[in-house]
Amino acid sequence: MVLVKICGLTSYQEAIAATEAGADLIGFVFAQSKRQVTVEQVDQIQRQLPDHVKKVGVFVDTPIHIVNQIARLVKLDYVQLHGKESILTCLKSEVPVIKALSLQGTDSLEQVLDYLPVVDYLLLDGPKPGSGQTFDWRLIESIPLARDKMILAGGLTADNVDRAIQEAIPIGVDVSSGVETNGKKDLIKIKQFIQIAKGAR
Ligand SMILES: O=C(O)c1ccccc1N[C@@H]1O[C@H](COP(=O)(O)O)[C@@H](O)[C@H]1O
Repeated sequence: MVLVKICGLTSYQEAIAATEAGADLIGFVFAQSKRQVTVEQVDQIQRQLPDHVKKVGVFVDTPIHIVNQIARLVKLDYVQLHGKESILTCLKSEVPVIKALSLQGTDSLEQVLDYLPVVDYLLLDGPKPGSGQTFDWRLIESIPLARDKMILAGGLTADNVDRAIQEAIPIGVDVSSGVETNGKKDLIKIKQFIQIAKGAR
C-alpha cells in the first residue's frame, strides 16, 4: 500500500485528524511559509500524538546544525530538506532524510541519481513547493530510480492521486494544498485523499 504524507499541518486537531484518517507521515513546515510553525507549537502537538505516525520537519536551506537541534527537540522521525541542500549536508543530518527535488526538465534528472545512495527517500516535487503545481510525471520514467525510495508530490489532489500512483508508481505520495479549502486544511479532503491513495494499489 502506498505511504501517505499529509504536509503543512499547523494544529493538534489537524495532526490527529490526519493520523486517524490513516496518514503514515505528517509534515510540519519550519521554513518560511503561510503554513510555518514554531518549535514550541510542534513540541506541544507531537507530545499528544501516537508513536506510529512519523513526524517530518520541512526545512529550506536551514543550517544543518539547527535542523539537527530542532529534530532532537521535537523528536522528528525525518527531516525533509526542501532547498538546495548538498549531498554533504544530507549526510550530516542526525535523522533520516527526505530530500526534495524539483523536477522541471530532463536536465534536472541527473541530480536525482546523485542523492539516491545517501537519503532515505527522494521527494519529487513540482516547480514551486507548497503551491499546488504539478509536473510532468512522464519525466520519472526516464530515471533509473528505485521506486521504493520515491515519494511523489506537487499538485496532488483526490482527483489526480490515483492516476499519479498508476503512472509514477511511487512508494509514497505527499500533499499539502490539495487537501485545503481557502488556505486551511480540510478534514474531509484529507480523508478522501488518503482513502483514494490507499485504494490505488
Ligand atoms: O507547504 C509549504 O508551504 C512548503 C514550504 C516550503 C517547502 C515545502 C513546502 N511544502 C511542500 O511542498 C510539496 C507540495 O505541496 P503541494 O501539495 O503542491 O501544495 C509538499 O512536499 C510539501 O511538503
